[in-house]
Amino acid sequence: MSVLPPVRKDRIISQLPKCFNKGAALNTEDEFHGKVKTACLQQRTGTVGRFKISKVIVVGDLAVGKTCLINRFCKDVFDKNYKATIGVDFEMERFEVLGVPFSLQLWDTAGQERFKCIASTYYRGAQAVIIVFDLTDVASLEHTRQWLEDAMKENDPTSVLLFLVGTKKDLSSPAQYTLIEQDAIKLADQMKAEYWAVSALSGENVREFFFRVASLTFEANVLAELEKSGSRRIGEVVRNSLNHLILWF
Ligand SMILES: Nc1nc2c(ncn2[C@@H]2O[C@H](COP(=O)(O)OP(=O)(O)OP(=O)(O)O)[C@@H](O)[C@H]2O)c(=O)[nH]1
Ligand SMILES: [Mg+2]
Repeated sequence: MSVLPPVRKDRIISQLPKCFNKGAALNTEDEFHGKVKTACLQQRTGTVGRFKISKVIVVGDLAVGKTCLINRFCKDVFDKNYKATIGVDFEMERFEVLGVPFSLQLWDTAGQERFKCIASTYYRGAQAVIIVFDLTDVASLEHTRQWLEDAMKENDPTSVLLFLVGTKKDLSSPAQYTLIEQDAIKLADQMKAEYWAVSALSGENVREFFFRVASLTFEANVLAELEKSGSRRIGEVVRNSLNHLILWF
């Protein structure tokens, strides 16, 4: 039997991390939802699914920096040479949120047109979508609408959390940054996405961003489970995700 090692000390989240910009945030609360905190304290979240995991897809134009962003967070490395992702890559990152083990399945998709067809077959069932653009390339920001539309064809827009992330912050001058940020915030607001600006090269905001993704998907995941379990009655027979009949008590 294989036993997972404990979650890394720098992946433990006990407070809701702050948003990047209050003008384009999924929420501006200071703390986790009260119901979520209580459930985690009582470890009630385990009643529905003990092993919590959320699927996150990362999309955006070619060479905007999707792979570098993931690699900076998961492996703390940066490669200045461009190696196109072919189809999709996958990383699993384990956290502990409010004392509960939680994993993010990060799907790094290809931005190149010729691989889009393969990559899009992995879009389904995402709890969060990270749409990436390059802060030094306005066209890549304009294309984010199309990436969103494609990702949403395979997902339920009412339950997916959206993040709009500008990369390569180290390369943009303050004047260039201010200009593109205005447009990005406007767009994030229209998409109902949370806006972030990061640099995989320097690491600026990378950890903060992924902690925010982990925290908000965890919170949404627990709230959905509480809602489901609350609407069930004792003795009720339900189907679980594997389509097995189970007795609810
Ligand atoms: N200066 C700087 N360069 C970056 C940053 N992030 C990525 N790059 C560079 O941009 C290029 C493309 O990065 P990738 O992460 O491979 O881009 P991608 O979005 O995964 O590209 P596809 O897999 O083709 O879709 C590489 O040469 C990286 O070194 C950053 O934050 N700063
Ligand atoms: Mg890539």
